[in-house]
Order: sequence, then C-alpha cells, then structure tokens
Amino acid sequence: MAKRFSADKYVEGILAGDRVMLSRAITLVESRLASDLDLAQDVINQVLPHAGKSVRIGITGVPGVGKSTFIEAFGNYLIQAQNKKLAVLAIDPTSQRTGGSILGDKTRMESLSVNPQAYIRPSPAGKSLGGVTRSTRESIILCEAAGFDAIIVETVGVGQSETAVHAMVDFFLLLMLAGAGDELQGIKRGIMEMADAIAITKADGENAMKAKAARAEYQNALHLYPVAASGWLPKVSVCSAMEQTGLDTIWQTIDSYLELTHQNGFFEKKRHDQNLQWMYEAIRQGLEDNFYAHQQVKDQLAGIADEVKAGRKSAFAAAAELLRLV
Ligand SMILES: Nc1nc2c(ncn2[C@@H]2O[C@H](COP(=O)(O)OP(=O)(O)OP(=O)(O)O)[C@@H](O)[C@H]2O)c(=O)[nH]1
Repeated sequence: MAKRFSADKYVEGILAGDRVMLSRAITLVESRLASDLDLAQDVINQVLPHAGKSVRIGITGVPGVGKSTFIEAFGNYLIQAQNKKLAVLAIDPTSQRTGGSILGDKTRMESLSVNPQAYIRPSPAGKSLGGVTRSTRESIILCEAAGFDAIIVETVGVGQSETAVHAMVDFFLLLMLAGAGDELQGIKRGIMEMADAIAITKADGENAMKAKAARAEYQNALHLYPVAASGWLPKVSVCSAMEQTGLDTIWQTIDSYLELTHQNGFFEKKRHDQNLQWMYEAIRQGLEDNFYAHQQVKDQLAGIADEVKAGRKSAFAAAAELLRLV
C-alpha cells in the first residue's frame, strides 16, 4: 500500500500548491480501500472552501480527431495567452494506453507535461466508469484547491463517459473532423446536443476549406435544437492544433459563455445542480455497495437468481426478497 499521511499534511501540501502532495491526494481519492475512504473525505472536506474557482472544460471527440494534440496546443495557449494554471484530467475507463502512469501521458502531451503551469493526470487504470468519474470529480476539487484555475476533463466521445463529463464541467467542447460524417465519426446525436461549442479540428492545408464548409453545416444543424436552459447558442469554429490557429476564438467562445451564464445565474445553478446530482449518485452507489456487501445477500443471491432464470420466481419478487435481507 502506498504511503499515507495525515489529512492535515495533505491539505497543507495541496494548498501550498505542492504537486507531489496533490498527486498523492489524487491517488488517495482513487483508492477503493475502505481504510482510505474516510481519510480521502476528510481531505476533500477541508480543501472544499478553497475549490470551485476554476473554469471546468470538458473536451470530447472520437479517436483520431486529434484530442491530445489539441489539448496540448490549447493548454499552452491558456497558459501563455490567458495566464492560466491548467490541470488536465482524463476519463477513460477502458484506457490501456497509460496503464495509470504519468509517463504514458508524457508522450501524448510533451510540452504541457513539462510545463510548470500545467498538471496532467491520466485516467486511473482498471476502473469502472463509475469509479473513474467519482475520482475525477474529486480530483477536480483537489486541483482547484492547489491553485489550478482551468481544468480540462478529457474523454473519448464514443461511450457513456461524455455524459459523465458533461455532468461535472461548466463548458462542454466537442471536437469533430471535417468531412467524415457524423455516423462515421461515431458521434451520437445526444453528444452534439450537449455541446456548448464544436471545434472542427485539423483545419489546415488541404483540409482548411473542408473545415470551413463543415463549420457552416454544423452551425445550421445546431440551430435546429431548442434553445438551451443556459440561454446560450452553441458556436462552431475551426482550428488547427498543428498551426495553432483558432485557439483564441475557442477561448473567446468559452469566455462569452462564462460571461453570459454568470450574468443570468445559470453558471451557479448548474454547479449547484451538479453537486446535488453527485450527492444522489453517491447515495445510490453507497446503497448498492452496502447491499452487495451484506453477508446474507452474498449467500442467497446466486440461488435466487437461478430461480428467476428458471422462471420459478418473478424478477420483482426476487428483488423484494433480497432487499428485505438488508
Ligand atoms: N493536419 C493536422 N493533423 C493533426 C492536427 N492535430 C492532430 N493531428 C494528427 O491527427 C492524429 C491524431 O492526433 P491525436 O492528437 O493523437 O488525437 P487522438 O487520436 O484523438 O488521440 P487521443 O488524444 O490519444 O485520444 C495524429 O497523427 C496527429 O498528428 C492538426 O491540427 N492538423
């Protein structure tokens, strides 16, 4: 087991912006050991008053869209042109690519990973989506308390993970390729509906014209959706991470969104709603964990499931019988 410190020691280190302590605290919230849970919650609770002051940006897009290259370019832009301290967290429950090691990501975002104004943390390996989203959410709080004022949460846009990311960020950016067709890109309609902005990537060289055409197309498509509760009309822009163009426009879009939603109160409301949503999610998870950990449930579950399978017991009756055991 990794070395553990007192809650005060973690808190002191995080608030001082000590990256080693931040990493250790994130390892702590990623741990599912029962003995780590209380300590992790103690640390989170203590740093909570110092968190929340960042802009949380979710970024998604299918493999090949250029996420890493984009985040590297956009991240450097945020640091250099907007004077931000940036943390990049990844949600990728299927990820084999990093095996949970920081080294894996060093090769993905080379210049960001050595930038003292940036902190990159790959997705914890070998975890369920629920496990990853929970620890990422808590990691956001830890990073904010450590002084990072821009948080990028990155995910692959092909599964359910983008819904989870959407529920923990202020602004959701969808990266898309020009001319590949929505279906080809595996982008589901629901994801486009969640986007506050779409950026068409790789708008350089021969691709530049195609990207502009795609921008017009997507902008039209977005007009067909009902106006969002935020009052914000999603924007589409083009960018090239390679040539570092369009990054400023994307930041201006995010900034306009923040201005609008701070003004109309949506920003705060959304964060409150997200907090409540996570509370209910934590309750649901806690109840489920307790249920499956209960000795009588462990003893009887398989037998009762067999009876349901064989058609001797209804699913509802079986569930009720099991629930009564707890
Ligand atoms: N022409 C051009 N190519 C790009 C640009 N950005 C990325 N690429 C190329 O697109 C390919 C995929 O880029 P990655 O950044 O690895 O993106 P990804 O496939 O989404 O990968 P992950 O971030 O690992 O999920 C690489 O070969 C990049 O060199 C760009 O702005 N212009």
